[in-house]
Amino acid sequence: MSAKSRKIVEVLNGKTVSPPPVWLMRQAGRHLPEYRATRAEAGSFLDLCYSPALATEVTLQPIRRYGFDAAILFSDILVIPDALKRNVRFEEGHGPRLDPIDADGIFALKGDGVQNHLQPVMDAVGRIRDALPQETALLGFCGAPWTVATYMIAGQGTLDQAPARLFAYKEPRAFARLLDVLSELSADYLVAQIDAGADAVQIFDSWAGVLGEKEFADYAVRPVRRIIDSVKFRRPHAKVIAFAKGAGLLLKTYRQQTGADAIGLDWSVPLTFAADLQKDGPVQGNLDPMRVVAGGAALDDGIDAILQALGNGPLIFNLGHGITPQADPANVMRLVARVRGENR
Ligand SMILES: Cc1c2[nH]c(c1CCC(=O)O)Cc1[nH]c(c(CCC(=O)O)c1C)Cc1[nH]c(c(CCC(=O)O)c1C)Cc1[nH]c(c(C)c1CCC(=O)O)C2
Repeated sequence: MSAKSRKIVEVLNGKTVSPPPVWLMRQAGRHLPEYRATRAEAGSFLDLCYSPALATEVTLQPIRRYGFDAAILFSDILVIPDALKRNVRFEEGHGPRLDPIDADGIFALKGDGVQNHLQPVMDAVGRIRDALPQETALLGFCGAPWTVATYMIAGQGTLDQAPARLFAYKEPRAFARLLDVLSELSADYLVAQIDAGADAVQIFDSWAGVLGEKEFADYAVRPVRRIIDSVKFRRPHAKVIAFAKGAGLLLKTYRQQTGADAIGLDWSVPLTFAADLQKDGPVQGNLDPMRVVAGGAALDDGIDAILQALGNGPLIFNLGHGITPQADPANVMRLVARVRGENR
């Protein structure tokens, strides 16, 4: 089978595929007992990300269990700051921690050595492609510069990304340079993933929703446009999904302004608006992850509403954000079967 006929790639080329292909953001992770077992063996979370054998294993776990239409490379958006020597660590119960960066730190950042540091990720991509069923697509990814910058500036996850928003107003030159550095490194990183065997890539802008209109244009649209332009200039057939969580009405022009092939939608996007967005091209989403935790009718009804509103156009079925650790694998089985029309 050629990469072109993998269902997700067909949708990314604008086709309507029925039933729609399905995968879930954060599908490899703590909701799976087999992930928790491998994670316990690995040592640190970053050791897991940089071990091609273990990263391959955890990428394949949700494919074995659920038969999703796509695997997503197991890694993290913070491997780029890690490669930039920002002392990234993942502390139990705390989420990620980094050394917070200031303006001087930004002007001192050096990108050489980054792609070399990330070579184990490319080794994992090659191994995963070799191990996947032919019909299963492989997605690579990176964080969008704005979202990665929010962690680099605050040194941790924050409720409303206030430290990064404040820094951008107070230190506009340094902030612009940080976005430039991240855009350039991310484009190289995505090209390397595509060359190693990824069928398509997703850019995660998880915290785009806190930006005002002008800031969205400058910090969310512009850097993502730069990444996509650079990737497509070098790899004209590359397919890109852009996910700007919380962007709301600003999604109206996001596809056209960034050049993304498909746009990811969170669960707050009304389905009527989503159907409008789908007239311009493929969409991905947008089930509330809490419906997967709830199960039962809450799960079934949420799936049915999305299929009814978006199932007659180019759709990649997904959640509106990552699956959470509390989700029961039995509910994920039920989701996949229902999307495929096996228990409706
Ligand atoms: C913001 C962000 C991060 N990482 C990511 C994002 C963007 C998507 C999103 O918003 O969910 C992206 C990401 N992180 C991970 C993946 C793997 C692929 C997948 O299955 O989707 C992907 C695509 C693994 C992970 N990344 C992380 C884990 C859990 C760590 C562990 O196993 O101890 C996994 C499976 C750690 C991580 N990494 C990050 C945070 C905030 C945390 C801690 C919170 C948490 O624990 O969920 C940063």
